[in-house]
Amino acid sequence: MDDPVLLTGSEGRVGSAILGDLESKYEWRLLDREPPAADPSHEFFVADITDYDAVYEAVDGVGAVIHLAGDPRPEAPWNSVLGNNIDGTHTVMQAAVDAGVEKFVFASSNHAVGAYETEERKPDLYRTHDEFRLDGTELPRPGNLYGVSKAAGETLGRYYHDEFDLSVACVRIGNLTEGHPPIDYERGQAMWLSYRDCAHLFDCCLTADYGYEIVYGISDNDRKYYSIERAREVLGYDPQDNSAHHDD
Ligand SMILES: NC(=O)C1=CN([C@@H]2O[C@H](COP(=O)(O)OP(=O)(O)OC[C@H]3O[C@@H](n4cnc5c(N)ncnc54)[C@H](O)[C@@H]3O)[C@@H](O)[C@H]2O)C=CC1
Ligand SMILES: O=C1O[C@H](COP(=O)(O)O)[C@@H](O)[C@H](O)[C@H]1O
Repeated sequence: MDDPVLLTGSEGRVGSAILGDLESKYEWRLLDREPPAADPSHEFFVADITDYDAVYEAVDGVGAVIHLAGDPRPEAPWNSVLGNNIDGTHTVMQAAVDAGVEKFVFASSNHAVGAYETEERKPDLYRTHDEFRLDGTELPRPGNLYGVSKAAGETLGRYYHDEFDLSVACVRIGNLTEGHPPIDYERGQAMWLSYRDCAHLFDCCLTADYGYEIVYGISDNDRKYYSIERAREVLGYDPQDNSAHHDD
C-alpha cells in the first residue's frame, strides 16, 4: 500500500496497538473526535465520523481505511450505537466509496456473534478440549445492541463491496489486552488478541487481496472457539501469541 491510510478512532486502544508496530510502515492520516494527546507525527483530523464533509476531507486521496471509531462498550445504549457505530460506519464507507478508496478494514467484534455462547455450550466452549468453532460463515447472532451495531457494520460492508466493488475485511476482534491475556477470565483468554498480533492482522488486511471477508481477530490461543483459518488462508495472518503461554 503506497497511498496513505486513514485510521479512524486512532486515539483508542486498538489504534495504539496498530500504530505501535506499524507507525513507520505507512503514511498515516489519523482521525478521532478527541484531539491527540501529544503533538501528532501524522496528519490529524479532529472530527466526528457522522460528519460526512469532515470525513470526506480526511479520506480523499487515501488508498485504504482502517475504521475503528465507535462506541466499544458491550453495554452501550441504542442511541449511541445507532449514531456512532451504524450511522458513523455508513458515513465513513460512503465517503470512502465517493473518494475512490480501494480497501476498507472494519473493526467488528466478537459481540456480533455473542449469543452463540449459549448456556448449554458454556463454559466448555472456552476450554481446550471443546471443538466448537465459529469460522465467520455463520449468521450474526448478537447478544446486545452493540453486537447488533457491529453486525450492521458488516452488512454495510457487504453492500458497499457488492454495489461499489470496495474490498472489505471485517475483523471480529476478540479481547485486546496489552502485555498478557485477561486474568481469571476464561472467555477472555479464549479470545485474547495480543497487541503485536493485532498490528500484524491489520497489516495483513492492508496488504492482502480480497473481495469481502469476515475473519476472527484473536491470537493463536490453545483455548479458542473462533477459527483463525480463514485469516491465515486469505490474509496470511501468522499470529505469534497464545494465552496458554502465560501463567495466569
Ligand atoms: N478493544 C477491544 O478489545 C475490541 C474493540 N473492538 C472495536 O474496535 C474499535 C476500537 O476499539 P477501542 O480502541 O477498544 O475503543 P476506544 O474507545 O479505546 O477507542 C475508540 C476511539 O474512537 C473515537 N470515537 C468514538 N466515537 C467517535 C465518533 N463518533 N467520531 C470520531 N471518533 C470517535 C474515540 O474518541 C476513541 O478514541 C471499536 O469499534 C470497537 O468496537 C471490537 C472488539 C474488541
Ligand atoms: O467488542 C468488544 O469486545 C471486548 C471483549 O468483550 P468482553 O465482553 O469480554 O469485555 C471488549 O473488552 C471491548 O471493549 C469491546 O469493544
